[in-house]
Amino acid sequence: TGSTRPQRLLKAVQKNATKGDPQSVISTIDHFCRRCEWAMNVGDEKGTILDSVVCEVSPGSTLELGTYCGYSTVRIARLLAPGTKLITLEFNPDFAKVARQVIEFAGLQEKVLLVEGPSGDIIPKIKEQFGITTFDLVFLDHWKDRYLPDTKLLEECGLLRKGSVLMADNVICPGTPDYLAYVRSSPKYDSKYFKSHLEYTKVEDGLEKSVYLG
Ligand SMILES: O=C(CSCCNC(=O)c1cc(-c2ccc(F)cc2)cc(O)c1O)c1ccc(O)c(O)c1
Ligand SMILES: [Mg+2]
Repeated sequence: TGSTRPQRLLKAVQKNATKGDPQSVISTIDHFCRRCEWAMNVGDEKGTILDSVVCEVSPGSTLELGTYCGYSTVRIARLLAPGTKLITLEFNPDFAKVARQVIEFAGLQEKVLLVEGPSGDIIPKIKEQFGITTFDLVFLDHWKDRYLPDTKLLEECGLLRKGSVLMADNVICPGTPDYLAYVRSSPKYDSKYFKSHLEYTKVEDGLEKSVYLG
């Protein structure tokens, strides 16, 4: 049987990137997605916005929902201070298999804990299983209809604190209307839209940055 797109993306990384060099992994994936095959990574334009927020927050603990091939995992982990960790949740085992290899190729496996399974099942277990009290930064990039229920779950499980920052991808395309309405109307959040484009295209998309006020 033929290869999948994530497998072809991984092959491109193994062939063209430099082992242990996160920036070369990022550049190789962006080149592959522009020139060979589009893939649903956050991409370079939105990725630059995400980088600036990661640097501003300089999180001690980070949660990523939706690993896919590990592109944004590498983008975030490369900016984390020594001794800090990123927990990333992936539902699809084939995506997780590729992502582990991309993260390892970048040399960031010590900073990343990839957990396979549905976010709705894993989130309630995070405190006890991984010794996390709260997350300083959450990047939402998984099923678009899971953004709102998982945000409410994070609140209910006491995984957010005053000042925790949520960064949500694809709030315009494919769109997360219920999530957007919630974070923009709730007194518990201070929300801001960063206009950009759907990765590797001219279609509008953007990131929503929402600070939890407690
Ligand atoms: O990660 C997953 C699998 S779903 C992938 C989500 N991402 C998208 O669907 C996605 C899609 C598009 C896009 C596709 C076609 C278009 F024409 C236009 C846009 C762009 C993106 O940037 C995306 O992120 C997961 C599922 C359940 C869990 O509970 C969990 O923890 C994780
Ligand atoms: Mg996305």
